[in-house]
Amino acid sequence: MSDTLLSAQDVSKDFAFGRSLLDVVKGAPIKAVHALNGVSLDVKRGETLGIVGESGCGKSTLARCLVRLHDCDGGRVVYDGTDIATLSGADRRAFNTKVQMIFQDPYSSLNPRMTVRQILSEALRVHNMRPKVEIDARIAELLDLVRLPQDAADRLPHAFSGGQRQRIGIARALAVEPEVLVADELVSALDVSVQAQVVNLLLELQDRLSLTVVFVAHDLRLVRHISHRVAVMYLGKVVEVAPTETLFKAPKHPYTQALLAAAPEVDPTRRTRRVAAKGELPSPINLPSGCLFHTRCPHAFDRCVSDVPQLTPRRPGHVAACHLPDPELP
Ligand SMILES: Nc1ncnc2c1ncn2[C@@H]1O[C@H](COP(=O)(O)OP(=O)(O)OP(=O)(O)O)[C@@H](O)[C@H]1O
Repeated sequence: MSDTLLSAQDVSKDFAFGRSLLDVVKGAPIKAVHALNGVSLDVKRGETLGIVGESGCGKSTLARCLVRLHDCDGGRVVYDGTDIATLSGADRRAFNTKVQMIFQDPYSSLNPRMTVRQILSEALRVHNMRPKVEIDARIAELLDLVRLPQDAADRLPHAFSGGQRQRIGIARALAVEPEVLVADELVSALDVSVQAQVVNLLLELQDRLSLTVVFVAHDLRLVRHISHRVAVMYLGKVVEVAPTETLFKAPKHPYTQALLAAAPEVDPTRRTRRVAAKGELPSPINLPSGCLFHTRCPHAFDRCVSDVPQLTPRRPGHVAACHLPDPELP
């Protein structure tokens, strides 16, 4: 059995945007936001993989490609050895149960007119998870799993706080017995005091149910707390992947170093000369040549402008896409 359960292989995704009538008449080329530009990433069985990066770097788009809410324009997503774009019928439905997404907004992701029992039993019925007579018992089990009281079953979503709604969302995802949870900004809409409770619940469930978790977030402290490994994205590309503590203590890519420097509370080396990235994030419509980070990199040299760096090993389990042999600052 392969160590890798889910992988993105050179995945690209563009979003075309509207052309005016004049553009059409003039035959102007279709413009597109290049949201993902050749993302390669392995998610290992049973791990929690954190994905971080500045706003707009493609984290959510990648998450959606991993669960096939978006189809990729290039490359492929492979689940348990199969290209998910080739799945149809029963295989596609099986994939939809095995890889579940939990959304950011606990307020809009639950139908306000359905009780928790209806929400959970719908998930169980749609995927034929349990015979009718077992549904109530399974709902009781799911509420226990996410630490909600049993009387929650007959209440509507508005009766719950944000954190409790996110627990209902987790229970709904677990109803279909997934192997992988893709959590996109799971707690960023919640109060800070509640965030830790929901993240700790996810940690506990991951361990108890041997789940594989992809945890997309901009909060580096949370990602450090929950992840076994972390992938860093910049302008629709993965630029570095490493075991969590290695990444936070000895980042190799200048972008990762800049990202940590900009969040001093998580940068243990903040007294060193690491500097936050200078300048504006380039437009994802007109991407820079070569290394996408060269326009902001303090170490860029000629090759960075012309050649695209590939992810190369730095230490065991640690890869970075940078032309410098060891880009760590002195
Ligand atoms: N449906 C869409 N149509 C057009 N552009 C989109 C769409 N979804 C995402 N984009 C664009 O793709 C790029 C990547 O967006 P994405 O939401 O994946 O980034 P992100 O890293 O998750 O950002 P954030 O942290 O702000 O959620 C952005 O430039 C965004 O504007």
